[in-house]
Amino acid sequence: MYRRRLTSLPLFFSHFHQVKRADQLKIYQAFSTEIINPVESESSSTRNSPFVAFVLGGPGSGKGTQCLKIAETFGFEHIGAGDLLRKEMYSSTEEGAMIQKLMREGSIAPSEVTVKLIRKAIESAGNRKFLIDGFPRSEENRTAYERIIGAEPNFVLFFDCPEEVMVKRVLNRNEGRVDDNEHTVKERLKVYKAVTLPVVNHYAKKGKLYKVDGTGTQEEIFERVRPIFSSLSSLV
Ligand SMILES: Nc1ncnc2c1ncn2[C@@H]1O[C@H](COP(=O)(O)OP(=O)(O)O)[C@@H](O)[C@H]1O
Ligand SMILES: O=c1ccn([C@@H]2O[C@H](COP(=O)(O)OP(=O)(O)O)[C@@H](O)[C@H]2O)c(=O)[nH]1
Ligand SMILES: [Mg+2]
Repeated sequence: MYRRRLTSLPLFFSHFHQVKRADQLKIYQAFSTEIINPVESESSSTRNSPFVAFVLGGPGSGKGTQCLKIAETFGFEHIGAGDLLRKEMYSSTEEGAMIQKLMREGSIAPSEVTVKLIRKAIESAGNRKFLIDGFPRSEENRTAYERIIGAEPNFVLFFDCPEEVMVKRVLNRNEGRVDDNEHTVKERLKVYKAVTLPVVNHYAKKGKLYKVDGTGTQEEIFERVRPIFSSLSSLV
């Protein structure tokens, strides 16, 4: 099935030439990290293929913070979907103005815009291991990614965090973001629950989800994340 998909991959993935069963990956349960239906038979890529982990969780769940640590420790390229959109927002294009408006509202950018930016970031990176942080935020985002990129992620890391903890972190973030205010965070939480959680559930059903407790200190959380990536490092 995977081989069939490979034939229709866009150019930048055309150097995929080997596939390896994911059950050859040594994935194991790590401390309090919950692996929902561990991957058993999905194909995975090997040495020359991009290795992609989506990183999901509500606003303030610690995605960006943990991605920096994972990138530094395990040599992944960190692609923040929100960061790409913010960069675009500050360009004086029509698209920039549209992004600013929807970020303020806490809504989700059109999939084509986000996937195009992600694709560009993947293509221009001198790396083949990627963390895609904060994407996909909707089922429509997910299917657009799979259609345009022509592949599914290898796995999905999900930070599970109570709402009140997330809100507190967002309101203390202090990065001058247009969406870090009480009104927008409330909207973002609604969107997260109604539109993003179905994506998380989709990957849980597929056995691709690693659920990590997102409470505690940054270091405590990273110690829950570390074994997931340690177990992969000899294979990707
Ligand atoms: N474990 C933690 N405990 C307390 N504050 C945290 C923790 N992890 C991250 N933060 C802070 O909370 C805010 C949100 O974290 P961030 O990584 O940006 O989350 P996300 O990308 O999921 O929105 C940031 O100001 C960050 O420094
Ligand atoms: O794939 C994405 C990622 C982000 N956003 C927009 O960018 C905002 C901020 O996203 P980011 O991931 O930076 O926020 P975080 O969850 O890290 O607080 C979101 O609320 C959306 O408005 C989007 O539309 N699509
Ligand atoms: Mg973030």
